[in-house]
Amino acid sequence: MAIKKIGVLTSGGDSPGMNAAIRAVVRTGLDLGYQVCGVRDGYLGLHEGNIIELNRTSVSDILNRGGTFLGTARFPAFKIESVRAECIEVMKDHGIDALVVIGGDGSYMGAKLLSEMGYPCIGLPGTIDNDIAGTYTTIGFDTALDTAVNCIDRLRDTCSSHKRIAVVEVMGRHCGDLAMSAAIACGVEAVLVPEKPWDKETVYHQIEEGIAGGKRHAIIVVCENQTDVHQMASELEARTGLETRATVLGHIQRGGTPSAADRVLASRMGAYAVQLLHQGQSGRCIGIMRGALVHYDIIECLNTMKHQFRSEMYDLAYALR
Ligand SMILES: Nc1ncnc2c1ncn2[C@@H]1O[C@H](COP(=O)(O)OP(=O)(O)OP(=O)(O)O)[C@@H](O)[C@H]1O
Ligand SMILES: O=P(O)(O)OC[C@H]1O[C@](O)(CO)[C@@H](O)[C@@H]1O
Ligand SMILES: [Mg+2]
Repeated sequence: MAIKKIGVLTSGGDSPGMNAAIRAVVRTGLDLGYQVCGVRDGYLGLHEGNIIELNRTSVSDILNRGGTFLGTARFPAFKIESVRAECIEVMKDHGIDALVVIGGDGSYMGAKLLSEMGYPCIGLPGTIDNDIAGTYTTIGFDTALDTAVNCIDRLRDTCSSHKRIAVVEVMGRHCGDLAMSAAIACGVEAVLVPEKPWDKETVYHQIEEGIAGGKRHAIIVVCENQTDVHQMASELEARTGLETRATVLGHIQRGGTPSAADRVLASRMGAYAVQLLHQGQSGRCIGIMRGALVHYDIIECLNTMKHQFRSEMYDLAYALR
């Protein structure tokens, strides 16, 4: 079927660079002669028919902005086949022939299921978690990492001044990439991630060793969902006799001006998505490997590929501490 109109939406947690990706989809689409429309608030807005026409100026002045100007949402009902079928009807009613989905692993699952139902989709990896198969990095990861590093550097200043310990929780859901990269960039004493079993006794002992070796502070980076960082701080304080503070970086990591790297990545991926559709491809998901854009069958990718744990990053964080 010849495509005339392309839809684009952002779904799941927002990530810095999503706007740059939308802009690239819109401008490349228009340049290639397509109409482009934006779906507000992810799959929820799709179900509600919350859809707007986009032109070149609709995406002016958003390249440098965090968040997503289309809005995003978590819409669990999209897991229900009849709800997805209703969404396909909405797209047909609006004359949308193909959909570009910018989001994380959950949003990819939604796009995969739409593809299995015969609806043409392209997935772009937009998440700070970096937990998507088939890409070395995701749109927003670099910015979130910079934000986390900036925050941990500040904690280091105050910890070192007071001779304190900091326990810092970073995001990542079930993926330790953000925690491991932040740990390397900040030279922290320990990093706890879901992919690698750890026990408190060993961690506490490592911290004690560092202090005994003359360190004026210690920082532990903990990926979320690993432990209660406040409880960990009390236990460490009781054990070491050093004041210990817990900090949860939280949603600070999701917002903010996208880094140059994220803007470039998002622009490349957004343009590529439309070029693939133009070549007659659909049911694809886009990634970047060794600097080059790649694309996979979205069904095969989600069924057979897994985001790889980067054990060398984990080992490096510990080797350099
Ligand atoms: N198994 C699934 N089947 C169909 N749709 C899904 C599925 N999982 C998630 N989705 C849809 O994608 C939306 C976003 O998923 P999720 O909340 O997991 O975020 P994400 O896209 O992984 O992004 P992030 O993890 O960065 O927040 C869900 O609210 C739902 O609408
Ligand atoms: O914004 P919410 O719905 O609280 O979700 C938080 C989750 O979203 C993310 O920020 C992105 O997936 C995760 O790192 C985190 O676990
Ligand atoms: Mg996710």
